[in-house]
Amino acid sequence: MSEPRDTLYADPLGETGLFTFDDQVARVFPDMIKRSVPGYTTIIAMTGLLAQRYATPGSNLYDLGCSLGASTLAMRQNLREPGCRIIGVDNSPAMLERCRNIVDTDTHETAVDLVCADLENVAIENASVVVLNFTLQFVPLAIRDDVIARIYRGLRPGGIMVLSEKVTFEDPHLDALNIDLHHQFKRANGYSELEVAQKRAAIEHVLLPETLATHKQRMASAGFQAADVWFQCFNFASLVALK
Ligand SMILES: C[S@@+](CC[C@H](N)C(=O)[O-])C[C@H]1O[C@@H](n2cnc3c(N)ncnc32)[C@H](O)[C@@H]1O
Ligand SMILES: O=C(O)C(=O)C[C@]1(C(=O)O)C=C[C@@H](O)C=C1
Repeated sequence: MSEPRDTLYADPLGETGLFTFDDQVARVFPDMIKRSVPGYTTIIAMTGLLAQRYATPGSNLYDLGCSLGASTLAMRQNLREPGCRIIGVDNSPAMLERCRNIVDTDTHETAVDLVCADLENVAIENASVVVLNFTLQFVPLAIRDDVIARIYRGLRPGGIMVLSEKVTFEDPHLDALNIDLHHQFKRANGYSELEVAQKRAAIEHVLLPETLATHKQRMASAGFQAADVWFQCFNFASLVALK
């Protein structure tokens, strides 16, 4: 069965309103994210390979902001170590309810716990892998340092954090270029000018991107030994940080 198409911003909306992860968004999310985030499918698949490499027996793997469980399932389908547990966390009841149904249809054996909560309230412990794929960008700026520091403390030595984000660029020309290329990518995927513009207005004060330098600095301050970009396409990047 094909995925429902995202047409949420196709018609003129008097007031755009703020973007939220409600039932309407959850319903079309697989189509929305694939047509909106360059490299999304690759990032999810490679999250599975990173998890396979860094998971240790008896450890926890966290998928913070799990939405419909794409990263949870990529990890689960690639894990080889015994006694692991994947903990998917999302504060959107609409996402988590759908996520449960999707995970239930997967038969791989690693245990999966799905928790409907703010990630800032979930204890991170005994972790080998912590994934935030396009989630930190929605967390208030004031608490991001604390979130990353708590993840660091909850990781076993040798564990990793994978962080995928929309990013900004220090140079104004390169920033404008990458924003424009992203919009061109969306139009090439069938979104109209109006859809791109209305979505942009809806996420403007909700999705707060930072520079790669800010992310790396935060990871270093939290204690991570090393962190760098392993994937980037335009203004979307994924980093891996090593404890
Ligand atoms: C862009 S989606 C993530 C996509 C997902 N990781 C994937 O790769 O398919 C962002 C998700 O983060 C969730 N989220 C945002 N802020 C959160 C928070 N403070 N705590 C938990 N979940 C949060 C949203 O509900 C949403 O489902
Ligand atoms: O920047 C955009 O246009 C986006 O749609 C990006 C983005 C994201 O990065 O999470 C924003 C909201 C939706 O979750 C899907 C994609």
